[in-house]
Amino acid sequence: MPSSSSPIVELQDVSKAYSEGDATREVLTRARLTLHRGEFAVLLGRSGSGKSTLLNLISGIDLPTQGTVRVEGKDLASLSERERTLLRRERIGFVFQAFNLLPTLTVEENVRLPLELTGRAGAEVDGRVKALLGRVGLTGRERSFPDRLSGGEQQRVAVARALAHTPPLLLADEPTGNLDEKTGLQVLDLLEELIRQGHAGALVVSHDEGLAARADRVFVLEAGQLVERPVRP
Ligand SMILES: Nc1ncnc2c1ncn2[C@@H]1O[C@H](COP(=O)(O)OP(=O)(O)OP(=O)(O)O)[C@@H](O)[C@H]1O
Repeated sequence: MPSSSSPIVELQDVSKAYSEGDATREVLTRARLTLHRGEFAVLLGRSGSGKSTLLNLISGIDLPTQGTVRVEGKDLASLSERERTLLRRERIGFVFQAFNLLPTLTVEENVRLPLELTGRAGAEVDGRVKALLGRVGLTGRERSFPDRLSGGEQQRVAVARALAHTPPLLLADEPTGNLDEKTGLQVLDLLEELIRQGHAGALVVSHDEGLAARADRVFVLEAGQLVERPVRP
């Protein structure tokens, strides 16, 4: 068993190549990264530099061509697809650029979903959902459907949903990419505060130097090469 101080994410010399016809193209080269619970990390990189590829490898949606990805000490390549799905559901929270709320579920049902998927029910769940919606400023909107909400409100629901089951790892892919600057900042404040309160490890993909300035660690991807740089360059 990994000890509680073992990294939440560990990448050892991780490479990923995609095949294109007869050729293969490497889009991530010998990436190394170690992230602990309680660390708030930002991943910067231009379009096409491999950020989504890296997130897909950390969440076990995809497997590396070479190297090892461990989440809570588990080598993802040693797990079955079903086990990887369960790990994603139970141990990771996701926030996406496009919010990705389920349109046929209400705000309250969207936030409740990860708790139900991990087998939780009853008064404790009701209380948790209520508290989270209060925390993200959406009390009174419980029964609204996502298409009735503004972008910022939808992303606040998505933040509540991502953290509802108190995952030890939070992955966010340009969470403010579809929001105006002011709304984006509000969402980031909230995201950071909830991450820090819940002591999750977080890796947030962003183009925003302002966000990098408040992170604990900053990683940069450039043409498939991952490097850590000082928080303030
Ligand atoms: N399934 C795939 N098959 C082939 N090539 C792929 C695949 N997925 C990604 N790529 C290529 O890998 C490279 C990195 O893509 P990736 O989506 O990881 O970049 P990104 O940094 O997330 O970009 P963006 O910021 O635009 O989302 C790109 O050149 C892309 O075309």
